[in-house]
Amino acid sequence: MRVCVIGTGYVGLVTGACLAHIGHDVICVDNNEEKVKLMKSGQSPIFEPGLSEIMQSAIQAEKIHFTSDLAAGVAHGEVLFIAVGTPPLPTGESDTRYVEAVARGIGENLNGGYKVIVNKSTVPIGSGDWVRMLVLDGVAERQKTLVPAGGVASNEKLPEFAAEFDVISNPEFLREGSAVHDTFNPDRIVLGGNSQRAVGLMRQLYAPIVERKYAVDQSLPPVPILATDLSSAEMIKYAANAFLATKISFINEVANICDRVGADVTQVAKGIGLDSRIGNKFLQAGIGWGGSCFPKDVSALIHTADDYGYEAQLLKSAVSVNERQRLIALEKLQKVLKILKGKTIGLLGLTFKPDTDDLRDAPALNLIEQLNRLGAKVKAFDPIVSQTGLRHGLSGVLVETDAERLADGCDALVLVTEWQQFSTLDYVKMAKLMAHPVIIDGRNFLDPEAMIRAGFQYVGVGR
Ligand SMILES: NC(=O)C1=CN([C@@H]2O[C@H](COP(=O)(O)OP(=O)(O)OC[C@H]3O[C@@H](n4cnc5c(N)ncnc54)[C@H](O)[C@@H]3O)[C@@H](O)[C@H]2O)C=CC1
Ligand SMILES: O=C(O)[C@H]1O[C@H](OP(=O)(O)OP(=O)(O)OC[C@H]2O[C@@H](n3ccc(=O)[nH]c3=O)[C@H](O)[C@@H]2O)[C@H](O)[C@@H](O)[C@@H]1O
Repeated sequence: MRVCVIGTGYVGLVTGACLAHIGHDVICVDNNEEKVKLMKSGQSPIFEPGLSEIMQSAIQAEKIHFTSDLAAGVAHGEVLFIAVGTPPLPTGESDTRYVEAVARGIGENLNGGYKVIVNKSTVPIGSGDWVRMLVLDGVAERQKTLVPAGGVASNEKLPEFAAEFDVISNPEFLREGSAVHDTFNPDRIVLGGNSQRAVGLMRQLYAPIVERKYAVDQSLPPVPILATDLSSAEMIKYAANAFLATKISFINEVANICDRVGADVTQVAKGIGLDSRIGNKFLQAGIGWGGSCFPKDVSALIHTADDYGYEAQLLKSAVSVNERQRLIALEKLQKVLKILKGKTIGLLGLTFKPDTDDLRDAPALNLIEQLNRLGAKVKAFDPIVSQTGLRHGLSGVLVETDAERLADGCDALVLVTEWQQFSTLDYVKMAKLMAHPVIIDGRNFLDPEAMIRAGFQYVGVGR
């Protein structure tokens, strides 16, 4: 099928490349010319495991093209994905101005032939109908430009162009760091909307994925497709993220109690996770959740509830537990080192999770700010950011090129991100290079006994 994906970030580019990989003809549109240039040359502007490979093979097979020309993308696609960002406003609401611009732009460029407009961006509940209205506004704007100078005589007809389309909500559940894998191995596909025709086309689009043709385990039953109304699909996205974020806040609260009573939260998580009603995933206690979605989506849902006169108390608590948790490493450093002024603290990892280059709302950023405020010097090593540091505009932190340089002269290390390579560092050597061999394991990632044997004073979260 002919597909146009508008917005080539973590969601748009992965969606476009994966759809091209399974045989669709894809045009990816982005208004960032530099990104488009980079992608045309076969390079991914983001770090996501497996993405460059499928991008390059799709480029070679001429299944994917990149452009900044929205009109060309709209003309090409039978299915038009909106995958632009919806970042948080200071009030907690989503900033939907990019979706708005794209929806109007689609309307202004509709060129005849039926189109399915797919909201893949995470958008406030009710946005499906709003997008429809904006597309129609765009169509009306375009109609105005078709009126010849001097107006149209009453017996003359305006030039016609079709604007036959439906809007579908197709929320995205991929995780950064495993986005390509998640796209080919989804737990479910949600399609919200009341047009059978549009839902039918979306089923056709996703058929190879539904049939597990690109799955790690091809013997699994087909991926369930849940067809709902628009608002329910939009709510499913927010509810899923809010539930997962709350689950992490829950285990972090338990970890804080474990710290006080001398229990081990990793054992507790195992013990409760074996109950199939609870499940063992998303029970890793640590320094809190971050990233571009959990914080913004939970805030947006609280805001929506507020708009409708309902106080989302549980969600508010999940957020406040998380805000406190994101400073737990600081508390632990103060407990061990007492005064932080004049001390050097080394951060192992900066990104909000491993296998991504994304620093949006990363717990490391709070930590850097607070350590700077308390007069500590902050250094960091991150496998990706150390290579691309300048691009991220980090301030208040000296980014080192390897873990041993990082350890040199530090009064303590904090493991912020559980990059796999941090499990095999030469901790004996690192301990010797440090002024005080203290490690705060913010992700309970390391083996406490091995760290003690390496010469460290080890402090975990709730263990
Ligand atoms: N990052 C993630 O893991 C997930 C994100 N989402 C949602 O998907 C949406 C996109 O998120 P990301 O991919 O992270 O965003 P992103 O910020 O990485 O990418 C957005 C892209 O849209 C482009 N853009 C903005 N305005 C445009 C316009 N008028 N025309 C063409 N391109 C335009 C930007 O240049 C950028 O490349 C958000 O609503 C987010 O909440 C949903 C699931 C997972
Ligand atoms: O809407 C989105 O953007 C996406 O948000 C999350 O994906 P992502 O933010 O990429 O990464 P996660 O693996 O969910 O981790 C989010 C945060 O929670 C933290 N986390 C995760 C799991 C856990 O057990 N403990 C924990 O502290 C991570 O360190 C990270 O800071 C969801 O998992 C995706 O389903 C969703 O599509």
